[in-house]
Formats: sequence, C-alpha cells, structure tokens
Amino acid sequence: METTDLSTLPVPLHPGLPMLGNTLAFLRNPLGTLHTLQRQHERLVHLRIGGRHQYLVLRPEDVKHVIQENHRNYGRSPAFEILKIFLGNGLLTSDGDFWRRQRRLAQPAFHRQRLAALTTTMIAETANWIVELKQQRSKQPVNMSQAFMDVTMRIVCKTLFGSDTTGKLDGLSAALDDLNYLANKKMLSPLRFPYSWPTPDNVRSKRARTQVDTFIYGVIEQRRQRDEDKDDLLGMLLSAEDEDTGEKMSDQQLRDECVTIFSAGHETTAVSMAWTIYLLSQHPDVLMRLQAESRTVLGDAVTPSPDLFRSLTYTLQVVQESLRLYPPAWIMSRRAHNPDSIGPYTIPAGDTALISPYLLHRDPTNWPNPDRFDPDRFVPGGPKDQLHSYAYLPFGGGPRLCIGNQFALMEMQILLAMLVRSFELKATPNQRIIPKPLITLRPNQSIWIGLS
Ligand code: HEM
Repeated sequence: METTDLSTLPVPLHPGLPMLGNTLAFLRNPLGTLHTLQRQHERLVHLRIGGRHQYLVLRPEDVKHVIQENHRNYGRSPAFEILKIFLGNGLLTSDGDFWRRQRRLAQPAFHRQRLAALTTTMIAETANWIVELKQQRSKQPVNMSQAFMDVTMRIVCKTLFGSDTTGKLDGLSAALDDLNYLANKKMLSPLRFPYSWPTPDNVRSKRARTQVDTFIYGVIEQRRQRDEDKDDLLGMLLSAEDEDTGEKMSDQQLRDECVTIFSAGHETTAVSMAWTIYLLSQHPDVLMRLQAESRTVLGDAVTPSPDLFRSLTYTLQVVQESLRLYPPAWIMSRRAHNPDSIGPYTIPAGDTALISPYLLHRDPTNWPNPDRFDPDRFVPGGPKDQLHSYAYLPFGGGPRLCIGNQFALMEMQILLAMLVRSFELKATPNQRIIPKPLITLRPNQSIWIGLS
C-alpha cells in the first residue's frame, strides 16, 4: 500500500498576477485582501508579495506554533534591517542570543511592581494634560489624534528619563518624533536611497539622531558619574545586571533600548487611544457606563491613587475591545530558518510566515458579529475566555510578547478614565473614519471630538 508524506502537500497558492503575484492587491487594499484570503482559505495560504514567498497563517493554534512552540526556528524578517538604521540593535530589531540577553536584562524594568512607580508618573502627566484640555476647551472640536500623540509622548519621555527631561522635553520630543516618522517613511517607501546619501530626509533624520543621542548619552554619563539611582525606566535599565555573568548594558545598548522603547510604545498607544475615543463617540451607551465607572471609582481627586485604577474593570474591557477591532500591530512577520511543518504543509526555509492580529480578531468563527464594538466580550469569564489564547493577540505572543503590554494597558486605562471623568464627548457629525494600515493601523484621518 502506498503512503502519502503528509508534510509535503503544497500550500494553496492564492492566484495573482504574472511576476507581481499578490503585491498590487496588498498595496491597494491590504485589509480587504486579508478578508478575501480568510474567506477563501482555511489554514495556510501561499502569497507572493514583493518578490518574496510569504505564508499567511490563519488558525490560532498554528500561530501559537510559529510564535511560541517553534519560535526558535523563526527570526526577524528583512524589513527590520531598515529599522536598525534608526533604532540600533534594540529589543525590537535584534535576534538570537543577543536579543535573549537584552530581553532578560530589560524584563524586570516592566514587572508589575516596577510599574507602580511609572503609574504615578502617568497619572501626574495625564492630570496636567486634562488641565490643558480644560483651558483650551471651546465650542470647537479638539483634534484628539494629535492630543493623544502629545500626551503619550510626554508620558513615554517622563517614564524613560524622569526629571532629566526638565526644560528639554519639547526639543527631545520633536527629535524623537522626527526620527520615528522618518524610520516609518523609509520602511514604507518603495524607493530607498542609501542612508549615506544627503537627501533631505536623510539629513533631517541624521540631525534628529544626533540630538537624541546627545541627550541620551549625556543623561547616561551624568547618572554614571553621580552614581544616581532613579526610579524611571532608564534607571532600571542602567542597574540591570545579567544573572549569570554580572554584565551590564553598555552605553550604546542603553541608547538603543531607550529609542526602541520610545518607538515601539509611543505611536501604538496614541493610535489605540484615538480609535478608542472614536468608538466611544459612536457608542453613547458604552460611554455612559464608562463615565459612571470612572466617576464612582476615581472620585474627584485631581491625581487619583494608582491602586484605584486596578478596579476599573469596564474601562479595561473597553480598551481590550478597541484593541481587538483596531490592533495597531495589524500584521507581524517571521522568517523561517529551517523548513517548518504546519499540519500537512511546509513553510520552506528562508520564507516568511505572516500573522495578522487584525484578521484573527475578526474571524467570525471565533468572534460572533466580529465588526460590532462590544466590550462585554471581555467580561471576566465571558466569551473571550472561552477562545483559544492566540485568537486574540494585540501584543503578539510567545517569548517576543510586547514587553510594554502591561505598561500600555495601564496607560490607556488612566488616559481614558481620567478623560471621560472630566468631559462630555461629542462626536463630529459625518466623520467617516476607516482604518489605514501603515506600519500601525491608523485612522485614515484625525479624530475630532467636542469636549464640554
Ligand atoms: C497599545 C500599545 C501597544 C501595542 C498594541 C504593542 C504591540 C506590540 C506587538 C504586537 C509586539 C510584538 C511584535 C512581534 O512579535 O513581531 C510588540 C513588541 C514590543 N513592544 Fe509593544 N505594543 C504597545 C505598546 C508598547 C509600549 C508602551 C512599550 C514600551 C514602553 C512597548 C515596547 C515594545 C518592545 C520593546 C517590543 C519588542 C519586544 C521584543 O521583541 O522582545 N510596546 N509590541
């Protein structure tokens, strides 16, 4: 009797154009193309994008296999090489043993107990921001996309560098913003001039880089000279020590991790907040429940005690549901070092596995009425808890799970609860907002909201 080697079944190939494969479909309408792939394929689909073979993984259990169970077989995809020019060799861009060591060193800075100190900074910065919003308050709607970019920028700078930003925050923010913007632009552009060429963007990004580096190296030097031990993220990274070797991070590594934390943590959180406030403006019933919770739990104190935020259960559900519908990291990629079996199929060595949190979060087999905004999906013990753990992964999973996930959830709860406690929100009529998938999943235009 003949036997079939199941692991050699060809992965279904999605039809595309000669030479270009599926590149144009992805460039023109990435989210629509993802939905089509989900409707037409079951487990794995072979795509040809940008001259590369890429395999979209559709089932949560297979996603778990790629990013957790067999994670050692996968590395960063080539796109991360571009980010390295700007971020250096930090947690986001590095791989292998170097990444493992850095992750071990950085992890304690994000532990729950350490988060408490950072939470105090988040609350204080949010309180200042609310005062400013109140001063600006007029009959005109406020550009909340910009407002969230501003406040998350201040929060990330203050939690990283603490009081060392005093008097320097504006210049540092502008330089970091420039560096991040130009890195993203280069990642998305089909036309990439070498970094050594003096194009206007290259000149601008080098200037921003010099400014950022001068600031960070200056703070590191000062802290080392004075033997200062501070409670901010940089302080925690400075004192981090390898358990086995006693080694600490070099100045260069510290710089790379600071810029990485800024880049990975700033825009993702700001964009998620913009989506959340947009969803609330469209769902007054949810907004009312949220306001009731924040007013009851937080009371009137200008800077509520950090412990109170842990009782904001409905606020957390709203944040989780918003991250389900609009996960900023809408697609992730991994490059296979060796061939990998996924059920009866094989992902060949050197090719890329694609994972789309956006698609997994809207899979109708797991999420009834997937496009509906319903925070009760996340009620403890409710529908979400019955699903496969990889059916919901706004922060990724496995060993490369977002290191800032607790930080981000806490920051979003603080911003949201303190905002809705202080204002009535009014949607701007006829704003048709749709997702625009760039490096993060942004709203296609700024979200304007009336605050009264
Ligand atoms: C809503 C906000 C955020 C979202 C949705 C998000 C999402 C993610 C995702 C999906 C990954 C994994 C990428 C992959 O596996 O390829 C990741 C990694 C990472 N995130 Fe976040 N993130 C957020 C906020 C933050 C914050 C606030 C920080 C820091 C304060 C941060 C720092 C990082 C770092 C350093 C990594 C790389 C970790 C590693 O590979 O070891 N993120 N993030």
